[in-house]
Amino acid sequence: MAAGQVDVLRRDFYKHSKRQNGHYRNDSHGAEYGRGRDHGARRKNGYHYSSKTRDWGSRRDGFGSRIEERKVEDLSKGDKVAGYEDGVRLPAEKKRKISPIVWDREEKDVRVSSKNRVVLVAPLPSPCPPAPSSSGVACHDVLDVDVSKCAVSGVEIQGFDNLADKAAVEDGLVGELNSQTDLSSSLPSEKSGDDCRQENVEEEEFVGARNISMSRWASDDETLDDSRRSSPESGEICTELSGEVRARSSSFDGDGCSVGPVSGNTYCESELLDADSMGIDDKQDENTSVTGSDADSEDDGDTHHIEETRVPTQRSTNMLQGCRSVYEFEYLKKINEGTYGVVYKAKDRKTGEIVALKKVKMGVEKGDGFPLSSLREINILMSFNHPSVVGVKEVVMDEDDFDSVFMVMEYMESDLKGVLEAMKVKKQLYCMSEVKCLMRQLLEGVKYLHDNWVIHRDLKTSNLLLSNEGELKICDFGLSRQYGSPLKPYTPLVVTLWYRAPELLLGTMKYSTAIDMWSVGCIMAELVAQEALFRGKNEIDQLGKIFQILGTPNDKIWPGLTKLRGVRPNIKQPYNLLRKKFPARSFIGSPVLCDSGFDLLNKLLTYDPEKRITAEAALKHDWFSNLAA
Ligand SMILES: Nc1ncnc2c1ncn2[C@@H]1O[C@H](COP(=O)(O)OP(=O)(O)OP(=O)(O)O)[C@@H](O)[C@H]1O
Repeated sequence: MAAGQVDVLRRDFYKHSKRQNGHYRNDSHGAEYGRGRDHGARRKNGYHYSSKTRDWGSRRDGFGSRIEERKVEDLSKGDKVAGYEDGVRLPAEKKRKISPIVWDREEKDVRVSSKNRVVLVAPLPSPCPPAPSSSGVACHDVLDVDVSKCAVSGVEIQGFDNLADKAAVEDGLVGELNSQTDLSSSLPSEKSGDDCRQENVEEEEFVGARNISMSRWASDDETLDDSRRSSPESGEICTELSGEVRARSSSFDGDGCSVGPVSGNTYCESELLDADSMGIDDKQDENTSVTGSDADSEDDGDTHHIEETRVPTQRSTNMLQGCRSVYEFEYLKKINEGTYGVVYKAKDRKTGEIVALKKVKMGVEKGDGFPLSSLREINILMSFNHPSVVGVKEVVMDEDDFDSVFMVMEYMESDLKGVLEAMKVKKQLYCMSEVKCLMRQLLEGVKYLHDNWVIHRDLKTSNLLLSNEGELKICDFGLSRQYGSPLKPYTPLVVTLWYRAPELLLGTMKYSTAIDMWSVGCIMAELVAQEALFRGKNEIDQLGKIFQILGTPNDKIWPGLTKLRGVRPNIKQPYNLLRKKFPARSFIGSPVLCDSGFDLLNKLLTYDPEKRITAEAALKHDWFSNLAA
């Protein structure tokens, strides 16, 4: 640590958080409020469930609801947050890194069909495939897509003034997509090359729908450390990531997984692309239909009500072979329910460890398949290991019901949204050292993601988990994706509205890590002010709120702005009023920020994504070493 730098230790923060408010779980099933480390002190009268069907139930048993009504013994008494003993951080435990998800390379001409698409793939290559195409798309994996449902036609049109604008954007994609067209012409395909033009903007990375059947991620020393990794989109199929990373292929022998190294220290991009490789991308991208609007949301600008693409049941069944059973866990309580999964608190019957189980939300109909956002989330989280990123240990399932699949995560007592809400009710504010501690952890996590070529794309307070020790961990990687250099067009419909960067609101499709940094700026403002900074009701209102505080941008401060075609509000506000919102001093109780804190906030909330501060630079900002601030 640099001389003079403030040691904003998590333990220090813990003292503060205990003093202030403790943490709060924003679920309706028993707030765990201000418990400090003794968070399990409450003990309810109740009993365990040992009956399989009652315990975790299955869909046919009405999983969840009936169980909620029963009393369960809260075994959290004496729980220790993994990695801590009496407030002292223990050496990080090796994570089990065997994801059940792998793309079987043997099946040829696999046809994957989901509701809205048909995908054809050619035979898949050996673990480390040969040279890539110029576009970075592996020749062997070209797809065919139902153009009627593709995102370019279905989603990207929003925010465009007219069809000519839309066409212009599509034209911009031709270069990317033509390369696929060329490739696909040599492969079995039901569509002409022209059809590829209309493919989803995020599908240029599609490297095939592989049969999922075996463990994929495995590593003895899996830390993806801070060194900058090669871009997964750099056009090289096998990209060396790190000496520490071992990519392995596995062969499933029916009873379990046998794991063997693929290629020493190399990391195959074809594996790295995982769910993206399915070519079936985001929660709301490709072939999905947006069925809600921003205005629908009453809460924190949650916007996505998406019909999601899924891996057909047969495949999800295959990929889950070898998983442990969910009945090896004891149900404790429901924690929360997000759009894409219900999260439960549970106890590993074998080890006694308290964990969080996120149940993957399958389709409405039984057999609808496995959501690809969940595949992506599992693969990313199981390959990452960082104190500021929630750890996923394994995937378990109900062997009686292949539609009941759970991610086993480290358990965190609260999320930042809940804590902030609780503090607001109590009219409490975080003190500045707490804000710094949280911001540092957040930035460390974001830097780690960006160093490893992942954009989270949905950073917001409810996706930041907190432990009672003051640890912060980023969760919910369902929207995240790998990016590369040069940038490729992606959907602009990402990031919950209130945290969404202006370039996304203006419809840019070539964005990068800067979108996460904007979200970090919004979160920093919220930590200081205790309420979200820009609380728009829909996209145009969101932009309006931003313009009102930061001033209406122009080409001078944001070169290239006028090329963005999104609809913008008719607000001419020439001044940046952010300092008024966060003065250095206040007699009327406004949230205050010292000069260096304000400088960092301003750099995070910079309009031009090129000039917006990076996570790495933010971590070096004076604010973190300024004792007085
Ligand atoms: N590991 C965990 N430990 C404790 N609580 C968790 C954990 N993971 C998630 N939660 C709780 O569950 C909530 C929903 O989780 P998550 O965001 O992963 O689900 P989601 O369905 O993807 O949500 P969203 O609607 O934001 O997309 C979180 O806001 C948090 O309160």
